[in-house]
Amino acid sequence: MTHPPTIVIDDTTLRDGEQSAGVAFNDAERVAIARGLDELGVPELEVGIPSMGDEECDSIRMLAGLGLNARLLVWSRMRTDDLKSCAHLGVDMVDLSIPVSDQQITRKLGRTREWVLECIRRHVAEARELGLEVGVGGEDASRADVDFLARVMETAQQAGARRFRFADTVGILEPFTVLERLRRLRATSDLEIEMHAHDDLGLATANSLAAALGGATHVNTTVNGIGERAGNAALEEVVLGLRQLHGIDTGVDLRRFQTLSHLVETATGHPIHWQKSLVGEGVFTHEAGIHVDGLLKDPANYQGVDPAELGREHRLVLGKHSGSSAVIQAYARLGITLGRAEATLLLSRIRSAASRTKRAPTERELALWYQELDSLAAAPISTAHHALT
Ligand SMILES: CC(=O)SCCNC(=O)CCNC(=O)[C@H](O)C(C)(C)COP(=O)(O)OP(=O)(O)OC[C@H]1O[C@@H](n2cnc3c(N)ncnc32)[C@H](O)[C@@H]1OP(=O)(O)O
Ligand SMILES: O=C(O)CCC(=O)C(=O)O
Repeated sequence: MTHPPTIVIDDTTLRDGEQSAGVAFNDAERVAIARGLDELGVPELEVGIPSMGDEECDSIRMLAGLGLNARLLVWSRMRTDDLKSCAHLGVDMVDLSIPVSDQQITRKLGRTREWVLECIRRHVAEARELGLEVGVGGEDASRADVDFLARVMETAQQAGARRFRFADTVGILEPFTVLERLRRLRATSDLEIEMHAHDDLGLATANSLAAALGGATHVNTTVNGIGERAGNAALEEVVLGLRQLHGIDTGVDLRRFQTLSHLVETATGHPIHWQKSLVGEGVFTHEAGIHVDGLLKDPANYQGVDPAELGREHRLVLGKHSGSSAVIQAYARLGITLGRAEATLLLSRIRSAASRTKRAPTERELALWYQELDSLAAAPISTAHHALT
């Protein structure tokens, strides 16, 4: 079976994302996040865990009532009572999860592989009877025996599931292994395969991209990469990575992503790191002289990712590592034309100030230093340099 170069994003910000320790979205935030994802064109959203109780079910019902374009999924354990709580919520699909590694089958559930297969037969059929489409969530699939995973998938398909979720629950895989495992599973089954990666080793996005190359049809993501422990694969990284590196389309448009990213950041209460890829405040900010000079000549000189893809822009700042081109450009923005010699004199002042204050100079400071330049320029260079610092 061949697959076109598309991947369906199943965003789990409202399920695994909310499992980030200390995070609890209120209804208004859940609605805003769901709408935000829908507006970007994310086709599937995993929106909660009905067995958590009435409040969670009400919130899921509320999201289902929004009339979003996205298909909605809920997460459930393989238990009849849990499954019943997933019915009549207005969602399309359930991710029916079961541990598949011997570690978790024996040491968490106290069961056997045969018990797991029997559970899949019984509960997938129950879910289908409730009118739900079913994905079987293979919890801890990354530590499971691959031949057993093939049996899990075969059993799931025979019972009426359409999807298998390959979960790297503890975040221990790397892309080469993911590629090899996914290729193997792809060769044995026609089921949709969804990659669910965690970022414990900083490899969630790389593993998700590898899964796409290995034959996954779906990828789980979260906004800003939030989620259990170190988080999940970041929506923005996966979407951009798939397109830019592999020419794989997801139909998700990130040009208005910043609004959603900020919304999720605020709702979690955990600030995004300044240098977090794609969404961090500082990731399109440049100080180093050679880089700024290169960017001013042609942005392609130092641009791996076009900030416009995310509705952002390059920002040039002055600091300890600036060069004279950056100084000339900064003063030009103030309407002041500098010669190279003046720029060099001012650069020395900018460097020492930035080292002392650990910040870029303000426009007011730049203007002041420029006014002082005349008197300094008259002095011998060594004296001028001393006076400026
Ligand atoms: C890897 C993941 O992210 S899985 C999703 C994890 N998410 C969450 O846990 C968040 C929401 N969780 C909850 O609200 C609660 O844990 C509930 C409602 C699901 C369950 O609560 P409780 O019934 O009080 O159980 P508790 O959380 O203490 O323990 C989990 C139980 O589920 C069992 N279990 C765990 N996974 C599964 C599964 N996939 N299928 C069936 N049973 C399971 C455990 O063995 C344990 O049962 P035991 O006490 O008989 O050994
Ligand atoms: O079984 C699943 O659906 C995956 C659950 C999950 O979030 C994980 O394993 O990290």
